[in-house]
Amino acid sequence: MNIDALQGLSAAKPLTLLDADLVAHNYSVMPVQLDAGTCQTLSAWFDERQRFRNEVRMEKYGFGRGRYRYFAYPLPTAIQQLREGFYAQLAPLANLWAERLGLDVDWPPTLNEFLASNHSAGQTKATPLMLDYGPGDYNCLHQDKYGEHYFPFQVLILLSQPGQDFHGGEFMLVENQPRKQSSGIVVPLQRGQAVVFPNSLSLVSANLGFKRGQLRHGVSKVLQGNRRSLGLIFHDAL
Ligand SMILES: O=C(O)CCC(=O)C(=O)O
Ligand SMILES: [Fe+2]
Repeated sequence: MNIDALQGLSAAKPLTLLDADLVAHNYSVMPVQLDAGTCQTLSAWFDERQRFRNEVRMEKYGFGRGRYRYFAYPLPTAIQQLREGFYAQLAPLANLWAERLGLDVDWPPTLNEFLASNHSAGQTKATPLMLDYGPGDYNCLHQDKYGEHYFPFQVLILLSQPGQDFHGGEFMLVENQPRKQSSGIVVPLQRGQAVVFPNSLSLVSANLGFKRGQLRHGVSKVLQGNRRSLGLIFHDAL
């Protein structure tokens, strides 16, 4: 597998653009994309059970329908590099958002430092995951917090090609603002694209600054074919 291509994926998007996208739309598609071969290689990892610490069948918990598997530590080099690369890029944005919200947090510049604080709070389990959906499968709207410490952004990489490998199965974001009805958006993604989105708190620009909303994400029903994806969550789980 071509590790360089994976490193390239975390190619920077200027912070101001990332911020503008996230404030306006609640997501930002990253500038670089994994090639088809790399997506295929990564997709096939789902079937290598020894790479993962456990499997969740979504229907069992009312999370939807389909399966996902959490990678075990130590993470494969490519996943570790992606997680570190995206974290380093997103930490300054997390600090900017915290400042706007008047939150007393200081996100460290490296994933290692952030995970050290997770681990001392008992959050030690790896959270990067792969998801697998067949016909009729879907992922209910949710937030991935996994403990008291959670990083405000996460990343999703689509590994299958919409319209070719599968139909339906759209990645969705739904925002709730106080005293408003919920609003939703479907994120148009191609195979190999990475999208950044807020883990739980969204920011809405308002007259005198910013208001906050609650954001959830999920996947609409897969109508045909098979859809696989890779989720990069930065905090570890209890
Ligand atoms: O499969 C997807 O597109 C959604 C995955 C997801 O919920 C996540 O990565 O946290
Ligand atoms: Fe999720």
